[in-house]
Amino acid sequence: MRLALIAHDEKKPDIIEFAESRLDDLERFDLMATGTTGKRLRESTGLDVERKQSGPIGGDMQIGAEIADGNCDGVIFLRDPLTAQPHEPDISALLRLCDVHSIPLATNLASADAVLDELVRVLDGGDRPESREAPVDDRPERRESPDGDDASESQR
Ligand SMILES: O=C(CO)COP(=O)(O)O
Repeated sequence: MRLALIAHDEKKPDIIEFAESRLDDLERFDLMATGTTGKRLRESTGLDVERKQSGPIGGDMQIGAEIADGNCDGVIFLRDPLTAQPHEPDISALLRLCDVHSIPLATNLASADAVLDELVRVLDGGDRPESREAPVDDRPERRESPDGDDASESQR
């Protein structure tokens, strides 16, 4: 099972404290993190964490791509709700993809334990909730215009 850990700068002490308090559980996961979060986690806890780019230069997008590819089972993203982030669109996109793919997501310390508890339950052989089925894109491949022409063709 693959778990992403991300924290904004003001929340990095929190994610390290969380990781230290749940070290035994986290060691059972294939972990990935945005660049600086991953570096800090490795230094402070010794956890083996795959590091993506730093969030503001594409790390959130890289984790979003893992979600889209079906390679991420949970996200713990300790956001700083009081500081404007230059890469807010990337953050929104990542959170959106969690919703599109029904990925368990914790955005604060209070829910991080609950998400990790749930993932550990599944890791121990518990059933995945039905909501975790992969989304199906059942939109028609080509849009038809009212007179029968293919709309995407006529726009070219
Ligand atoms: O900005 C982030 C998430 O949006 C986190 O990035 P870093 O882990 O590189 O600080």
